[in-house]
Amino acid sequence: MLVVDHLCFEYAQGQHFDWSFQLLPGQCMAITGGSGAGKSTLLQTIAGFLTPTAGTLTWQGQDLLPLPPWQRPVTSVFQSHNLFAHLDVMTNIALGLNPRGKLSSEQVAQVSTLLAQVGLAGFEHRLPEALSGGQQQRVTLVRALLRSQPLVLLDEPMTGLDSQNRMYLYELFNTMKQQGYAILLVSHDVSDVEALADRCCSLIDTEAGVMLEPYS
Ligand SMILES: Nc1ncnc2c1ncn2[C@@H]1O[C@H](COP(=O)(O)OP(=O)(O)OP(=O)(O)O)[C@@H](O)[C@H]1O
Repeated sequence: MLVVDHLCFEYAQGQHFDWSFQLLPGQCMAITGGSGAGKSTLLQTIAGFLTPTAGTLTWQGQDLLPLPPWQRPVTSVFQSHNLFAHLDVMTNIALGLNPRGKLSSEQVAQVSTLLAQVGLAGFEHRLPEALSGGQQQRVTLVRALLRSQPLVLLDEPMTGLDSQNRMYLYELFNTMKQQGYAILLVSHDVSDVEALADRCCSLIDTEAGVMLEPYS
């Protein structure tokens, strides 16, 4: 279980954030709140890119705060695509797993299975320029998910995708929930939240800072 207990963060001369919640494996919790409410800041703090000023953060009882981002049991899917233009889909994905880009035959099969799951069967040897924006987004997602870390942080993963693309991702994320992944989803889109979330919390500005309040 992920336990976030009065985890606090403050930008210099900025707002004070104070977050508390728990998330079980196999569950998806959506985080909503207006623009600038601190949704991305929360995910970046859990991922280890921002250092909290107070509070605790544990996963299955393990303290995550001393760990650098790459040692946390976390996969982050943030908004940018970041594919290498001169490398094909398989090589772009391979580089996410191994800096030399070499994959075992088992890993190649795993990549192909995941690509098929997001509607990209047979796209292994295409260059990014031969993919639509939504297809590139799905390749980035496959690359991130192959890290197979149990806690998945999704920051607006469906932005700019059409309904067909969204369906692929809903199916993928729901399968991941069944496999026991815990998912934190930041989304402005009510249909994404309805399709995926077991619980919703909203970031609310209070006198004590920006807090998380459950609303379903
Ligand atoms: N590097 C920074 N330095 C100072 N303030 C920042 C920095 N990054 C973000 N902020 C401020 O912190 C607040 C929270 O930003 P954050 O990006 O977490 O919001 P968000 O809820 O994800 O917004 P959006 O929905 O628009 O993406 C905002 O007021 C923002 O201006």
